[in-house]
Amino acid sequence: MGAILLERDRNGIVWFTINRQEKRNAINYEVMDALQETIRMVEKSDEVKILVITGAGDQAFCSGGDLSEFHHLHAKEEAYHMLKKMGTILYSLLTVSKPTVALINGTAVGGGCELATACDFRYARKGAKVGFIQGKLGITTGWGGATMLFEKLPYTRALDILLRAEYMSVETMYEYGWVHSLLSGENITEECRKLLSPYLAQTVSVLRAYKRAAVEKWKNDEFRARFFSEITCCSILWESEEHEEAVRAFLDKS
Ligand SMILES: CC[C@@H](C(=O)O)C(=O)SCCNC(=O)CCNC(=O)[C@H](O)C(C)(C)COP(=O)(O)OP(=O)(O)OC[C@H]1O[C@@H](n2cnc3c(N)ncnc32)[C@H](O)[C@@H]1OP(=O)(O)O
Repeated sequence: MGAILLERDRNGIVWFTINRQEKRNAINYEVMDALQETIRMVEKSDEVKILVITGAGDQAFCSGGDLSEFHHLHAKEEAYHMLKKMGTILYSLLTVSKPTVALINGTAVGGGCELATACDFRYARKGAKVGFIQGKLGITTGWGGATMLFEKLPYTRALDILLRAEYMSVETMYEYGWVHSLLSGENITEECRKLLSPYLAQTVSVLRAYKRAAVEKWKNDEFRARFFSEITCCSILWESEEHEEAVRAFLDKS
């Protein structure tokens, strides 16, 4: 079974599922490449209307970067290469000209929260936990997540979430405005389909036009500079002793 599952349904939804349950759907280079390819396809297609990103199983949406695979990146230059690769993919997800949804089927941690933040809508299974916990690993968001969070949430809400670096319930994140719909959990795919059905009634041209109007403000040098400077900051912290120790502690425990 591959690292991702891709399904395109008759209604025009593309379902991108990270399929690495044994690693709580952590993102490695294989997932990155597949996501990049899928976003390109969604952008070009005159049939695809909406992209939904989710995780396999019901434990995790995504546990962020694959710490076992990226732990060997020590120098900031090595870390920057990986962080910029995924940051570039999340920038194209943020600005793709079709609506996107993070279907949060379970825990979202670290880069998993950044992936969800890049999407237009976040629908979450009740009871799931979300953690922008990068601070506890001695780093900051490395894939542009803070820059996107500050664009999408009120300033103090976004700052609070990042500075706490704690797990928060999706119910609290709903109150904060980060989660848009709480799902009961029996069949979240079906619940997601129902929520999307009014959007699917529109033509691809209408969806494209509204989405382009929404993301135009992020297609400029000033925004891109902020986005990629966040990635540089994270790469510098990546080589700190605090980060080394935090990752080693997690991997030794597992
Ligand atoms: C790199 C970019 C950076 C960013 O920009 O934010 C990041 O994303 S840093 C990564 C941040 N992520 C984490 O720190 C999450 C680490 N994982 C966890 O805290 C927990 O696994 C969990 C997600 C809360 C789930 O807990 P639980 O259900 O109890 O599962 P286990 O902890 O026992 O994990 C099962 C299995 O999966 C492996 N695993 C989990 N997450 C990762 C990961 N991010 N990378 C690699 N591997 C991961 C874990 O090691 C276990 O493996 P085995 O022991 O071999 O079963």
